[in-house]
Amino acid sequence: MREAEDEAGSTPPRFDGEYPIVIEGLTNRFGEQVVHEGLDLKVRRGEILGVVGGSGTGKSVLMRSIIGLQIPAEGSIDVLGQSITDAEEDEDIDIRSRWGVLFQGGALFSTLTVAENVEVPLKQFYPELSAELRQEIARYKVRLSGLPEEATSKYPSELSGGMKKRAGVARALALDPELLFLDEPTAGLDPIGAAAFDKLTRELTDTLGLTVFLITHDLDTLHAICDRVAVIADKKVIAVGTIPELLALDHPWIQDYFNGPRGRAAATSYEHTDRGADGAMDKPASGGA
Ligand SMILES: Nc1ncnc2c1ncn2[C@@H]1O[C@H](COP(=O)(O)OP(=O)(O)OP(=O)(O)O)[C@@H](O)[C@H]1O
Repeated sequence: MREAEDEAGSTPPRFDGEYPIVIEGLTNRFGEQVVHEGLDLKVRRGEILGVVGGSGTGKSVLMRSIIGLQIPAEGSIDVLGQSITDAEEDEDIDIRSRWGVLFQGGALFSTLTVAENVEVPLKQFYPELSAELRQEIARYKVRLSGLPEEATSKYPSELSGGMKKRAGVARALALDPELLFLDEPTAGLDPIGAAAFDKLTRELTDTLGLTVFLITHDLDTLHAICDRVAVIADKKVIAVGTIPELLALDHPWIQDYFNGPRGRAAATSYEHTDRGADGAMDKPASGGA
């Protein structure tokens, strides 16, 4: 968004450290319920980190903590070298423009067109931008997300599930973020749509130099595009690594998940083809980013 930067003034330099997200000793509670206790996690720059765990283990709460929507009871979270847990309001606003989020279900404004949805963060963070330039940036982001030009003027109700997700991605990319958070992006998509979405995620990550925090239950997604996978269980991240590294551990949940019938089926399809589920994309050569 170089034009936007020229109109809106300077933006902070891109983060060049090894870990854009560092979480230490995180504890989250809701009343008596302890969701996380002493959770640690480091996300590497440039990787797609898959985040898995049983239902209710706190994957979404973890994501909400990282983006400052959930104030933890204890622990520290640094994002792009800045503390989220100690952030002053001004810093908080500044850093929010450096990530994009695709919430479960897309969370598009139903009364706005796709392009207008993409314009929302642009208006919020770059109010001085001319309407013409804002619209041009929005059109570009919509196309970048793999939607046709005609989609810009459509309302969310006129889109298929897969198109809604792409519109959500276009909005998440509006501000040229360094980090992208995806909460179950392929849920509800048919296998072909899910594979196409995976391909989009990998391509955007590599071309735009993103770091991606991806919550998923989708074993195909983990095999096709994730560089590493973090497993949440027992209120902590119990393991982080490539799928072969995780398979070498004998934790019962990890074994059930990756070595159960569905896990083996997903693994076999990638072993045999060495390509993504839509047959169009190579699997990352090495899991460790
Ligand atoms: N705002 C809240 N108030 C009270 N409890 C909450 C709140 N948000 C989450 N929880 C609880 O925290 C726990 C973890 O929720 P979370 O949505 O993070 O799970 P998850 O791992 O993402 O689950 P799923 O895979 O089913 O989406 C759940 O027991 C949930 O009920």
